[in-house]
Amino acid sequence: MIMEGEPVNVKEFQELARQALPKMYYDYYTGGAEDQYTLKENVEAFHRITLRPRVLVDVSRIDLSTTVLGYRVSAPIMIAPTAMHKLAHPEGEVATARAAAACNTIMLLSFISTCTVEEVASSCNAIRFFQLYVYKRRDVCAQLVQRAERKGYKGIVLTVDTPRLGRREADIKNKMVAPRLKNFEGLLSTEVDDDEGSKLEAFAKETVDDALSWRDLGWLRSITNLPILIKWVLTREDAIKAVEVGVDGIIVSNHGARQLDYTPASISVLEEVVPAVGEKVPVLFDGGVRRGKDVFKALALGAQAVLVGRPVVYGLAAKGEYGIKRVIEMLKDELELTMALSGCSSVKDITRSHIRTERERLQSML
Ligand SMILES: Cc1cc2nc3c(=O)[nH]c(=O)nc-3n(C[C@H](O)[C@H](O)[C@H](O)COP(=O)(O)O)c2cc1C
Ligand SMILES: CCCCC(=O)C(=O)O
Repeated sequence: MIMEGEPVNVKEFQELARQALPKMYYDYYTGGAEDQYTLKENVEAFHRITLRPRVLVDVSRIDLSTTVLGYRVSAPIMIAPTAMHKLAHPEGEVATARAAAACNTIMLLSFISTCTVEEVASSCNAIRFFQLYVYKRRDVCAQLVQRAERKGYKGIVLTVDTPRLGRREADIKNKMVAPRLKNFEGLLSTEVDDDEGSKLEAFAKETVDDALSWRDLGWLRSITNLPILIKWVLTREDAIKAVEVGVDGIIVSNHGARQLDYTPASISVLEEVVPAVGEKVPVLFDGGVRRGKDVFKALALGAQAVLVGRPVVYGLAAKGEYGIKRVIEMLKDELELTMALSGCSSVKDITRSHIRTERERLQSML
């Protein structure tokens, strides 16, 4: 039963989060880079993909479960790495991990988390991957990766889209605060004395290694035995390189449109990247997922699972761990219904021929 005032879909959590959060934090979570063209496109491109359902298929039992890098999840919906959850809720990433465990899915913990790697690990038995930014201080990164490995994280997600932080104009106006990051205590100062604009941008400039290159994948391999996924692959050229250097998975992502504005909508990139990767490594996807139907569309385009960014943060801000659980459950319920009405009783039944993209629309006009 839906209580009065309870959201009925994931999108409604955004307004609840706006009411719950100080403007500076809400603007940080919600914003994109510059004109926010890509931010709008990430969501709108899903609206241009329509469905090609099949009928008279037995859908009395629907199985949403799948595996990601060998780990069983209840649905192909995972939690994207997003920074600083304590700005959204006092329990921070611990609440997020507990929600992931309750929903039987995988949480990707941000490198820029406000709870430590260890606090998150000991809070519950969620399957966790650790997201990494490579800092100039490689020794600090190596320590963090090794701490994560020791604490049972199952994979390293290397985010490669941030040699500099994207220009987020609301954060500049708000003079967005620099994070207090417990993970780095005793290792690295997170103080910045830039009073001009976004302190987060200044912090990134000070810390992130903008000389990082493909060669450094070898360094990462040398410090961990965990599988390595690369996050932000937007072209077939980079997809091929990533496979060549031996990554274990690819995440098609434009960082929720917060880095380079005017990259195409993330969902439209799958049609380019998936054929280039073939079956060599799994392709995951994020950007603009707000409905179970979006998950269905990403799977039809060859993604193995999707990650959800902002809706999870909005759920956390609005209602803590329960809010995140509701966000994931709503997406799962919508995916289940979409599958039933499309004639797919398991996720492997969802194929390219279950959707119609711009490509077919244009072909049909020729
Ligand atoms: C507030 C916020 C913080 C983020 N922080 C990180 C981060 O620390 N590391 C990272 O790899 N990606 C980060 N991302 C990008 C997300 O992992 C993901 O790519 C994006 O949010 C997906 O788009 P969506 O928000 O439309 O679901 C962040 C995104 C948001 C919205
Ligand atoms: C250096 C902070 C990066 C956090 C992040 O990835 C984001 O805000 O999108």
